Amino acid sequence: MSDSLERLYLAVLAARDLDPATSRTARLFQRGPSKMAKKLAEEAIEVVIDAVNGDTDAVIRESADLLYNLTVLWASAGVRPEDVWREMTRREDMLGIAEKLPKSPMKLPKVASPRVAARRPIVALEGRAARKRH
Ligand SMILES: N=c1c2ncn([C@@H]3O[C@H](COP(=O)(O)OP(=O)(O)OP(=O)(O)O)[C@@H](O)[C@H]3O)c2ncn1[C@@H]1O[C@H](COP(=O)(O)O)[C@@H](O)[C@H]1O
Repeated sequence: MSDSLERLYLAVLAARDLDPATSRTARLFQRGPSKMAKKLAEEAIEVVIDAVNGDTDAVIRESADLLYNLTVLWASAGVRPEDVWREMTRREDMLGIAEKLPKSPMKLPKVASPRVAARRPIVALEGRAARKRH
């Protein structure tokens, strides 16, 4: 899946400078981050509604729209797909699954995975201040 997203991201970057009259992506860039955010939020809500209604095909279609609008927002924010994959790998090493770190400091599992054991101590970010683990 990450290959598809990376190809889409490159296509979005390439479309950024096209004619907004013919390119939706160029039009989104022309209208700016608030329009991109609005479209992304709309797609997220459409996915939620379709999922609650049990419309699997619609969830698939709207999820593709959601991922498209997410890559447009990434491009606008200067975020690359590999930046997100790196963060997901960091969480996977920390927690065993790619999940958001808890807000409050957590007790790391006693037996860290070999990859975690070889790594520098993980620093859980709280708000904007990174706190060193002892
Ligand atoms: N992957 C996508 C893609 N996925 C979804 N969409 C568009 O996103 C829209 C989904 O949002 P909506 O449901 O809000 O559709 P809408 O109601 O018509 O949108 P609005 O009228 O509300 O703006 C669809 O109409 C699709 O046209 C996409 N538009 C473009 N791409 C790719 O982006 C690249 C650049 O394409 P252009 O933007 O056409 O240059 C190409 O690789 C395209 O394949």
